[in-house]
Amino acid sequence: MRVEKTALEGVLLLEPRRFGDVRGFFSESWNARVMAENGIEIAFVQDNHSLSAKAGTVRGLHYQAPPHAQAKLVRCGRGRLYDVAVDIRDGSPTFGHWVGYELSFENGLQLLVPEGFAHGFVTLEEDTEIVYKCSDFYAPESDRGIRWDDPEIGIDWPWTGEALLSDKDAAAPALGEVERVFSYGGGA
Ligand SMILES: Cc1cn([C@H]2C[C@H](O)[C@@H](COP(=O)(O)OP(=O)(O)O[C@H]3O[C@@H](C)C(=O)[C@@H](O)[C@H]3O)O2)c(=O)[nH]c1=O
Repeated sequence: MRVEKTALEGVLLLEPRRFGDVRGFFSESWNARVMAENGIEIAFVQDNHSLSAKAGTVRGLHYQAPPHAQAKLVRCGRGRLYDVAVDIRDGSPTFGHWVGYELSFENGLQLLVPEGFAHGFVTLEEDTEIVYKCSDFYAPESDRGIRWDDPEIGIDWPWTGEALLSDKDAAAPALGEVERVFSYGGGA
């Protein structure tokens, strides 16, 4: 497993090794012992899987407020997507900054999004599947959203066509309008 730091402290890009043979490949997508050797100890409790039928489908930006904050380990099961994490920790030197990476079935890359970050993605191909592990259970009362195209954040989405969003995401507030529920250094 190759572990690469990103411009946002705590957000990591992971590249699991793929063992190819005549049948295809084998890969460990999560290994708690290997990750602990890399200083990452997260007790994941829920795995999620969603399919987006159309390219240009946007889901996000989402997070759960404490006490149900979630770290997420995200990968693409089929197709191609652009995955984004935004630092929303009050007092963070990188508050409002974002990083984005293309995750695809082909490249096998994974993004680790810690607590204190909003997460979202746009699909770049039809029938794209995302698969991710979460460190806390779904808690609808703690579910929060931020506008995917908030100009204050200024994410450079690699999608110029029309975006397909849920009604909830289309009505999401800007970063400047949401309560700051995470604080930098103070934990979640
Ligand atoms: C997220 C979630 C949703 N649901 C239900 C609620 C709702 O009826 C239906 C669809 O929910 P949503 O519209 O919130 O699904 P979606 O927009 O795919 O939400 C996801 O987006 C990405 C970007 C994330 O980071 C995830 O944490 C999650 O927020 O699924 C669960 O039962 N468990 C869950 O963990």
